[in-house]
Amino acid sequence: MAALASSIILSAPSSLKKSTLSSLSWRLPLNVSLPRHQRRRASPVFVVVSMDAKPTILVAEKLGEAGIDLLKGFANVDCSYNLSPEELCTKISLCDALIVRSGTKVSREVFESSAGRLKVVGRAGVGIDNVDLAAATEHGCLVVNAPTANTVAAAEHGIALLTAMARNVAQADASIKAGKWQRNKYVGVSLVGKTLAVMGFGKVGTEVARRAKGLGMHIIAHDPYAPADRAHAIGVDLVSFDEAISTADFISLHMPLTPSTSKILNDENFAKMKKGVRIVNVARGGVIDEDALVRALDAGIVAQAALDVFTVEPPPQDSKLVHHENVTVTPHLGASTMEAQEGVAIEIAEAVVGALRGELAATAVNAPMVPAEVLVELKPYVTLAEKLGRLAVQLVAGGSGVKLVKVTYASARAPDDLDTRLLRAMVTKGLIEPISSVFVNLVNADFTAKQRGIRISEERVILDGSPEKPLEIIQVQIANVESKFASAISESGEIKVEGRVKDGVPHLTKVGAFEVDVSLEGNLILCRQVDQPGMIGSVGSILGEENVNVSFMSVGRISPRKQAVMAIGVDEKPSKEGLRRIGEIPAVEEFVFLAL
Ligand SMILES: NC(=O)C1=CN([C@@H]2O[C@H](COP(=O)(O)OP(=O)(O)OC[C@H]3O[C@@H](n4cnc5c(N)ncnc54)[C@H](O)[C@@H]3O)[C@@H](O)[C@H]2O)C=CC1
Ligand SMILES: O=C(O)C(=O)COP(=O)(O)O
Repeated sequence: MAALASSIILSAPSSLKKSTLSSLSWRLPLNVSLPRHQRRRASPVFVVVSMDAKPTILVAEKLGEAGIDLLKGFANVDCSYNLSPEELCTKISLCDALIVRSGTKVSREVFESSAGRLKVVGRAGVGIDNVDLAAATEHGCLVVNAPTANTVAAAEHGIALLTAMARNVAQADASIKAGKWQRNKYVGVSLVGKTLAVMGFGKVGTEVARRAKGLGMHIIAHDPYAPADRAHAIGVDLVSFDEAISTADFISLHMPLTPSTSKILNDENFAKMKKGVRIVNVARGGVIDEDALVRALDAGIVAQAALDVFTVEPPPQDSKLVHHENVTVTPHLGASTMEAQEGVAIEIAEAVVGALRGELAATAVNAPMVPAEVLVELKPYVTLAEKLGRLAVQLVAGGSGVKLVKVTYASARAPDDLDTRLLRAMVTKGLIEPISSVFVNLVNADFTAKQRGIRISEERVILDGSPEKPLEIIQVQIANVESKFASAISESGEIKVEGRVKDGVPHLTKVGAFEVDVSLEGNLILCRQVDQPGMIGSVGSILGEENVNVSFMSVGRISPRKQAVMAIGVDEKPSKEGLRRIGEIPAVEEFVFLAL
């Protein structure tokens, strides 16, 4: 019995007090930023890169010194600017992370060329339209951005373009330098009392609105996703797209470039605008159909445009738009202030280093952003979720494909108060990794499951009582499969494992219909036997002879002297011979060894 060092627990039944059953509703990943103090404290539960060797970070565009210094404290940093797409693809297979601004296309080829090594792409700025997010996700590569540090710079540039355009500053400057003095030609228009339509009332749009109010303008905004009360709070009315573009004297664009905003200002919409409207774009060139804008300028519908961004950057030398006399242009300078570049560099360096260290990024673009506080609370449940997934899939008999998985969360918390995306991803990781060579993480979990034809449904059981803990029980069921350990099949025919967290440690509490209680550390032996005296001793002494340390043991039985399931946590794997001897104990009906 020397090997039975740890406690032996005969578990009490743990019944789910089911008061309400609700199916889970997913909350979309919100692209909101957390305050800096929160962003830095994610827990290392999600290791992305092996820390055996120093990681390599490729910085492909100019980044502020403070950010480079931060990166150098942690990784080998390769600053290689102006790489051709081919050079980038060649270099990337030697890099764990890549940092870019808007000038580098991070295409599918880049992810494919990385052959799985690239684990983080950091976008030192807001817009991620130059990164193929679908390809990143499919390759399990986390994409993080720096969403806040250049907001004010972009807004200030928007205001600079607005005022410069209204008073012909750039044209007058060029004229005087060409030796002319054209006071009558460059009579401008006033801003005070004019209506400005802010298209996209996010971070930059809001700051532009605030500043334009200070110039005495009347501000309206269009943003299908912005809350009206946030707009009202600063005296801005949210209106429909058509109302915004048809009533505005000035239109300032601040939405992201997405399939639904691409060329949103086109011939049809220019025709709806007030004759003589003036347009500012510091968002993305692609939100305007540039040929249509030239036509609208020539027709006098658009009196002037001020553009910082272009569909193709740099725009072609002979671009009609750039050379149009009523157009003011800057070469994508919105984020280019000393202050913003310093801020963005630090913001992205922190995010990339954090992600490489395995922390969950608060500015993740293609994965759920889990605030540090939530993460600390969920951490043991994250481990539990992965281990239950691992256990469940190892109980499946060879040949039966895993297709239908149900994860049930029993919690006293309201459904809105528990974000389970992380748990679901970890169950998926646990399910897939033991049976494949695929690397599964929070980024690609859903994609990988879908690709393998595994449907994971979720159910919420709302428990009575006080919701101090985020969760009481996680249950994983696999339907329509045979099990190599028949006792793992529940009354309703699925493989079923259930666990809970006790004193911060994940425990297995149910296998099939049997209540057990074993901490999920090391490896596990599940053994069904006829409930009779001496069983624990027989198995324990074989393990003792094998020098296998037992960390935890529990027996769950249906009723005395009938069948029982013994769950034994072991630090080492017993030899084949040891396992054979356990199987040969006369009362043992079936047993299985599971690596956790
Ligand atoms: N020129 C430059 O150097 C810079 C450009 N930017 C660009 O400015 C834009 C805004 O940046 P942030 O305000 O930081 O982003 P944000 O995400 O805070 O705001 C974007 C807003 O656009 C809204 N939106 C989405 N689809 C829309 C649609 N169809 N119509 C109207 N609104 C829509 C969203 O609901 C969101 O409120 C981005 O395109 C970004 O890339 C940002 C910083 C510097
Ligand atoms: O942050 C953004 O979206 C920007 O457009 C800034 O681009 P940049 O980093 O200056 O190339």
